Amino acid sequence: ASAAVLQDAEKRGGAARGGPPAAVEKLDLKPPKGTRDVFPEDMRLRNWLFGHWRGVASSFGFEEYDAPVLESESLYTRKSGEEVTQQLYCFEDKGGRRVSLRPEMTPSLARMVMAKRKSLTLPVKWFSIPQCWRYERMTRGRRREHYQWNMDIWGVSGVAAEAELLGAMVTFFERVGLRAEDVGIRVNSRGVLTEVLHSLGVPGDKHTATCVLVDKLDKMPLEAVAGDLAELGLEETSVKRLLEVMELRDMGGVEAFLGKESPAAEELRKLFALAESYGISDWLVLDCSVVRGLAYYTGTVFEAFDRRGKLRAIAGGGRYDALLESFGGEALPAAGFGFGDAVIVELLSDRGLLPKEAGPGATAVVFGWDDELQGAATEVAASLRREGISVDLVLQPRKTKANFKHATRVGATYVVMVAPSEWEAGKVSVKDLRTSDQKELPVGEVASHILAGDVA
Ligand SMILES: CC(=O)Nc1cnc2ccccc2c1
Repeated sequence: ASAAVLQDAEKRGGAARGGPPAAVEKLDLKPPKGTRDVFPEDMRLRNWLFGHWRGVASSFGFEEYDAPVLESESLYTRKSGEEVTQQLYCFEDKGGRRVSLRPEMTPSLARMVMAKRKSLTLPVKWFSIPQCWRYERMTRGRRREHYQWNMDIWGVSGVAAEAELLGAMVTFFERVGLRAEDVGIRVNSRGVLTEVLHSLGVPGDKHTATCVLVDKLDKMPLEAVAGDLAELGLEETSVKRLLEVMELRDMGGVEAFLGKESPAAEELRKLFALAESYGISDWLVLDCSVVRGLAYYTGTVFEAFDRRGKLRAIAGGGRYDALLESFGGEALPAAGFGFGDAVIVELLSDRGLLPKEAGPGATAVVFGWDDELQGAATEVAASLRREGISVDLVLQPRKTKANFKHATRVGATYVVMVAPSEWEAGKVSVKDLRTSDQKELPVGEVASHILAGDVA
């Protein structure tokens, strides 16, 4: 906008000097590909969403943190074929360093935990709402950035951490008016897959890659993945066995398949028992086809979905106990989830649950009758603002009707008018738009009048 203003001034300036307006190339007004401007009405929706995310995080005792959007590329070069690391928004900076806009927050969090490891009191329960980036060929016109609510617990090896995270996620859904009929959370453990792969003789170092491939099965046909699975040493029979275990939808099936003493079955039993204590069982669905696409998950995994099956995953998370070791640090158990700002807004919109009215604007609109009274109007506005009253001060004279229209449009409660004769007597006129009451008051009494008017 500033460039447009300059351009305009240049033109006008040019004309004023009598010369032809300089021919200025018109600025492209669109933001960079895959990004979007957030105008005030969109910002109100974003603040509403983030406000709920923050509210839930603090009601669960999580502390907020942040990290630079720019990180060393080495945080993300995991070579596990994950989509999120194949679409890095990376480049070489002027110092010749390989850097990347972060595609996710967890690696930055791991770096911070490693940096502060000695001084941290565990467990650490931290949250953040970072903007994350990806560089996609714009063939699909999808967004290259989104905001993602991250909630993580470090230093808790039991599934109580996952139960707490699921409890927080459900609390958010309930606060925005969603019910268990609208949204479910599929829960599984990579331990199920690991135990099956183990029984099939697949070496442990192939399990992560197998999970990343298996995660693709719900996005593409088996044929597209079978080749890669075969490359990992999984023959026909093994793949068939994998597909069978992925069909399991209840604990009975899991125990029958893996045996009652299976560690994976044990941790899922514990998680569902704790979920009962949170009162969130109706939201959870055991689904052994869920592995999630991030390589670093090591145990439980979960993803929230809309039960009408129309949208992509709403949120996802799981346990990632080996992440610090993969960065050369000491092991520390961790679990967390990421919750993007796009799918949830689509879902809330589909369900008619987006917030309607704009939040209240300024409490009072203040204006002077004419230019001579601009100083007076400013004094009145400043005195009200000092009392903590939000004031929209009209900055250039316009018709009184227009000022009242503006006040109604921005949802103001009061209009304060500074007119010549009243100002002579040290008074202003105050109109309450809720009742149409209009009264003249000494300037010094306006603030208490407004504050007493139990303004929203
Ligand atoms: C639906 C949507 O906007 N997804 C999205 C958008 N931008 C991203 C950027 C980085 C990583 C994941 C991303 C995912």
